[in-house]
Amino acid sequence: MEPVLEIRNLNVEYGLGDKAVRAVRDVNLTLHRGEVLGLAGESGSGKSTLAYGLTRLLAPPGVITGGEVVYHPEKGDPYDVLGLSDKALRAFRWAETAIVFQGAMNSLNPVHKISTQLTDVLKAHDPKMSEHSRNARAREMLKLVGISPDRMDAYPHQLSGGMRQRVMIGMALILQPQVVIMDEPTTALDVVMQRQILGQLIELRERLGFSVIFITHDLSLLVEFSNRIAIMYGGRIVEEAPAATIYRDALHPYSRGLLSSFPALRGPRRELAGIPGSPPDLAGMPTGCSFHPRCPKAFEPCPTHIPVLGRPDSPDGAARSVACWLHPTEQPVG
Ligand SMILES: Nc1ncnc2c1ncn2[C@@H]1O[C@H](COP(=O)(O)OP(=O)(O)OP(=O)(O)O)[C@@H](O)[C@H]1O
Repeated sequence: MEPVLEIRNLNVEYGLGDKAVRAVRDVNLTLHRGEVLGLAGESGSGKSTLAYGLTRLLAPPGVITGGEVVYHPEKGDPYDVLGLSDKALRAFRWAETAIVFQGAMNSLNPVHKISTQLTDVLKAHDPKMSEHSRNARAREMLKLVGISPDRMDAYPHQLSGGMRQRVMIGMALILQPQVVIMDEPTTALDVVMQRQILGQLIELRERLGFSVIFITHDLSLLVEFSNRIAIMYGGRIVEEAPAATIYRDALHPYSRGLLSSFPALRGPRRELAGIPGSPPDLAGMPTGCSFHPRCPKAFEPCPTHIPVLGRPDSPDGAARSVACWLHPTEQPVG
């Protein structure tokens, strides 16, 4: 499969000097064209920091301290997003990569009509586009996300939470980006509405061909809507595999723990075992594998040596990677 975004050895820290904490550590991850890549992990594992880091939307004191984010445009040569000038970066965001933030539905401007907010995005990126074309595009976008274009002149407070969220998704898609990052896009909505909106997004992805990085606490949604899933712990990717493989046969004890914290989607009921202990403190990260103090399977190398993310020695090893001493690897990823 063709890559659209390649994250290589990405490191992000909050703060400077002695006080700095490393929130994203040596992350290597590839998003392929047209796929939905789910990011899972407990609160504080670095999912949002990774998403904002790769679009350079980190707020201070967040700083990218190393790595590359190679973007493959539809036409032309790949380039490193981290090396873009401010002007090029403004063009890149929205047009190439768009983000739907946590709680996005509350970020619509309450004093402007939906139509104005949608057409403003078009105006900012293509000042030459006629008003007629802008309005037509905004109506089309609303229709695509399941809102009647009659609602173009509504103000945000006149729409339900689900509709506001659809408007935000429409806004993210209006410039036809190749990559859409969804950070907890539907968390504030009820379960039925969440599934409906995500289902529709997946349908749109099939029609429009964009790729998605999908972040949510809800593992059942991730398994249902992602093609592949990457699991983060203490700022690192500890496992990455096709969603069905993670669900059926996760290799990392942390992934297994996460999966046992939510009810089985199908088949016999499983005990909700969860994971004992709490996520690591970034300021005082354990040595070796950062999961070892909580790991039921920890053994001799774990407290002292960091396992590298690599292809496991298994029949499906080429399609997955794991960072765990139970599955030592000769082929590091990245
Ligand atoms: N502005 C900040 N200043 C200092 N540390 C921060 C800041 N923002 C995040 N962090 C730290 O970085 C780590 C990663 O946070 P991040 O929000 O990326 O995790 P997450 O996995 O997305 O969590 P959640 O699911 O709760 O959003 C956390 O330990 C957090 O405390």
